[in-house]
Amino acid sequence: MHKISKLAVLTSGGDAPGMNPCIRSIVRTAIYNGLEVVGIRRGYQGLIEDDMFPMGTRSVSNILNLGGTILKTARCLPFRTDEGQEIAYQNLKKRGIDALVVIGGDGTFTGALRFSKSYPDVAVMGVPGTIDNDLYGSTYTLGFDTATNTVIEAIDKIRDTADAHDRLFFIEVMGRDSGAIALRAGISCGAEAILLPEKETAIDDLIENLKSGQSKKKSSSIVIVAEGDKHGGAYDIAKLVEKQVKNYDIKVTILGHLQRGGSPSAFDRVLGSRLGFAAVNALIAGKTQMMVGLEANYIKITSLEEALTQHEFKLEEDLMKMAEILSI
Ligand SMILES: Nc1ncnc2c1ncn2[C@@H]1O[C@H](COP(=O)(O)OP(=O)(O)O)[C@@H](O)[C@H]1O
Ligand SMILES: O=P(O)(O)OC[C@H]1O[C@](O)(COP(=O)(O)O)[C@@H](O)[C@@H]1O
Ligand SMILES: [Mg+2]
Repeated sequence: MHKISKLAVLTSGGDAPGMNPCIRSIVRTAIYNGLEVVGIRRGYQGLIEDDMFPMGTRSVSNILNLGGTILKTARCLPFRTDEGQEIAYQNLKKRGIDALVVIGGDGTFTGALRFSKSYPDVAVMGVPGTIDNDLYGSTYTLGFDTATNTVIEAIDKIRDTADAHDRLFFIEVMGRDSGAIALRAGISCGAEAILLPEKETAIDDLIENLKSGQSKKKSSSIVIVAEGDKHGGAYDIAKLVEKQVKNYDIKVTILGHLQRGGSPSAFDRVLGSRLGFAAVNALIAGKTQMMVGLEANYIKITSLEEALTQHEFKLEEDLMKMAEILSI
C-alpha cells in the first residue's frame, strides 16, 4: 500500500455552504496525522495554473461559520482536455503531492476519476458538495440543508405578501437537473404545486389544481418551479397559466444565487466536519478513486465509478404525493 505524505484540497463547481467546515476538517485531520497540506485555489483552474499554498492549523481558524469557500471555486474548461490533466499532474508531482481531496458535484467527480485513471500514483477522494443534493452514495450533500432553509425563509416572506393581496406566486428555485430543493421547500412551505425537472408537468392539471384552490377560498397560492423544469422557468409557466386562471393577481419571483450563500446550518457544519474527517482517514487507509458520503447517519465509502454511473436522481413519488394531499 502506498503511504501518503502530502495532501492537497480543492473546491470545484458551484459553491455550497458547508465547504468551509469541510476544508477545516480536512486540514486539521491531515495535520493531526502528520501529513503536509496544500490548498488549491479555484478548483481545477488553480491545479492547472499552479495556484497553491501551504495550509496550517491556524489557516482554517474561524471559517466554520462562513458560506462560500475560502479556497474559491471555478468551472474549468482546460481540465476537460488531456493536456490540462497532464499539466495538473506535473504541478502536483513537482510539489510532492500524493493525495488529492476534491469537494464538489458530479462534474468534479467525473474530472477526478478521469485524472486518477490516467495518473493512479495520486490518490483521489471525493466529498459531495452541491446544493442540488443529486449525488449517488450520500443521502445528503454539503449545502443542501442550508440552501433549503434559505429558500424556506424567503418563501415564508413571500407567503405573507401573497396572502395579504390574494395573489398567486410562481417562485423559481435552483436546480438545473435536480428538484431536491424544490421538493423539500415545497413541503416545508405548503406549496400548492411543485414543478421538478425529473417529472413532466401536466399544465392542465396544474391549472385545475389552482382553480380548485380558488373555489375552496384559498387566499394565496404558491407554485415552486425548479429552474430546470421542462416547460421553462417560472416566467414561462406563469404565462401558460395566466391565460386560463382568471381573477388571480399573478407574480413571479426568481430566488437566484442568494440560495447558494450564507452561513452553513448546524447540519451542514457537522456534515462537512464528518465528511472531511472521513475523507482524510480513507486516504490514510490507502483508499483511492472513492467518495465519502453519509447514509443512514453513518459514513459510507462508494467508488467514484459507482457514484457516477448510478447517479440518476430517484424521484421521491411518496413525498410528491404527500405534498399534494397536504395542500388541498
Ligand atoms: N468530463 C470531464 N473531464 C474532466 N473534467 C471535468 C469533466 N466534467 C467536469 N469536469 C471538471 O469539473 C468541474 C466542475 O464540474 P461542474 O459540472 O461545473 O460542477 P459540479 O462538480 O458541481 O457538478 C468542471 O468545470 C471541469 O473542470
Ligand atoms: O452559478 P452558476 O454557475 O450559474 O450555476 C448554477 C447552478 O449551480 C447550482 O447551484 C449547483 O450546481 P452544481 O452542483 O452542479 O455546481 C445549480 O442548482 C444551478 O443550476
Ligand atoms: Mg453538477
